[in-house]
Parts: sequence; C-alpha cells; structure tokens
Amino acid sequence: MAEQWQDVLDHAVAVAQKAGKVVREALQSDRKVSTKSSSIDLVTQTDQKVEQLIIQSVKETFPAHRFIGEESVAAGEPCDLTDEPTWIIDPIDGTTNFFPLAFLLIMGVVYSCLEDKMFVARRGKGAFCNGKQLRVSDQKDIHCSIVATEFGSNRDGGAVEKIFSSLRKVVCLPVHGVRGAGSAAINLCLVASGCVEAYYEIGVHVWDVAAGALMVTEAGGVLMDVEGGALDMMSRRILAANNRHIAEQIVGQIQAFTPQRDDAPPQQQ
Ligand SMILES: O=P(O)(O)O[C@H]1[C@H](O)[C@@H](O)[C@H](O)[C@@H](O)[C@@H]1O
Ligand SMILES: [Mg+2]
Ligand SMILES: [Mg+2]
Repeated sequence: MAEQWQDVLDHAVAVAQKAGKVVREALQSDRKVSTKSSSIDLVTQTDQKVEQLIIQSVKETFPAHRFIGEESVAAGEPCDLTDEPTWIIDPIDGTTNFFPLAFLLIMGVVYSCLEDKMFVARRGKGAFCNGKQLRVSDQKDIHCSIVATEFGSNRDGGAVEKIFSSLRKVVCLPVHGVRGAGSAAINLCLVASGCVEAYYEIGVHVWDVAAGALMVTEAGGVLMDVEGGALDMMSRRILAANNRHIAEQIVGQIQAFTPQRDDAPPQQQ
C-alpha cells in the first residue's frame, strides 16, 4: 500500500512545477501590479492565476481538502485552520520567484522556480532540496552567525522603529552578518540548508512561513516566537534558528510588537 499522504506530497510537487512554469513565463510579460493592505503590499495577476491553478488542480484530485490561500484571504475568504486536511498556499512569495505550499503542517513544499530548486519536507521524514537531505548549521557562537530578516510591508511608524531598533541590536551583538532573501519561505529554507543560522520576522502571514517552518524543524532546527515562547502559526511572528542557544540570544534583542492575527475575525467597517 502506498505510504499515507505520499499521493498528496506528489501532487504538491507536481503542481508546484506547473506553477513555476507559469511564473517563469509571466516574468517576461506580467507587469500589472495592484496593491492590497498598503501601497507596498503588492499583488500581480500571476499571484491570483497561480493560486487558482493550484486550488483547481487540488480540488479535482482531493475534493474534500480545504485551503488557506494568500490571495483568497485577500479576497475575503476565511483564514481558518481546522483539523480538516488543509493546503496553506502562498502562490508567489517575495520577489516573484518562490512558491511555498504547506499541507496541514505535516508537509511543506517550496519551489524556487528560477533556480529550479524544489524544497520538500515531511514531518518525521526530513527535509530535502532536489533530493539532497538538508541539515542546519552546527554553529554555536552567535558572533560567527549570519541572521536573515526582512522589513516586511508594515510602514506604521511605531512598528518601523521597533524593526530598526531590533535590527540594530542584533547587528551589534555582534553577529557576523545580516541577510534577507526577500522571501520568508526562502529565508527559512536558508536556515534549513545551513546557509544562515537564524531568521526572524514580525508581520509575516501563515502562508509565508508554514512550509518553510517544517523545513527548519525537519533539518534539525528550532522554531519559537520572537519573545521566546512557543511558535503560534497565526500570530504573524516567527524566529527560526539552527539551535536553541542561537535563538535565545536573538530573542534578547528583539523589540516585539503584535500585528493583527491571521485568524482574527474580520474587522467591522
Ligand atoms: O507578499 P509575499 O511576497 O507573498 O510575502 C512576503 C511579505 O509580503 C513580506 O512582507 C515579507 O517581508 C516577506 O518575508 C514575505 O515573504
Ligand atoms: Mg508571502
Ligand atoms: Mg505571496
């Protein structure tokens, strides 16, 4: 008998490849950019087209499955994570070339379509890039560590102050360097691959991080809230690191704030 969920993972990888082709083609033509929550929260027709392509394809094969998709939520669909089999989809994450999918947080797929790198993780079975097993860095010294982060799309003055202040404190620990791939999913894959020791961000959404978070734990890393408690996928805050020691030193530098949760009820007009 085929292993449980293997058909779902195979489908996720196949649809990621199909979507990657659409994204690569669109890079030559699609320049129609619209805004969502703010002037720097952008969406293109390709984001919407790719999300629909994935949802249609999954529905045909697994009609009972549910979805949390970035563009569907932006269009008013609920962001409810229940015990039903649920696909969490970010059709394009970051600079128009990354593509994360998570299924009920037991498997994750991130396809970096320009590099043709397919990252796949399954709970309890490891994380892989193009078939090669991933392992986090074994660095234990924060001063020799590289930390990834992003500014995100929040331009509220108080939040920006805290983001800069946290970054200044992290830089001055000192750490060896700071990076940002422009994609939460890829930053998490960089932690899982051992290319950076840690990644933190406040303001991300569940679809930005669900797939990459599994990549990190399956590669031997840790996840927590930016204030050190347990990670809450809907809280829009994440810290991932190669080990707890590195994570806790970063926690000590972060000035946290609390964005509106992904699962908050819709705001009254
Ligand atoms: O909106 P996309 O490009 O799917 O996701 C990105 C967020 O918008 C941005 O705020 C965040 O910094 C980035 O990490 C994330 O991938
Ligand atoms: Mg995203
Ligand atoms: Mg996106």
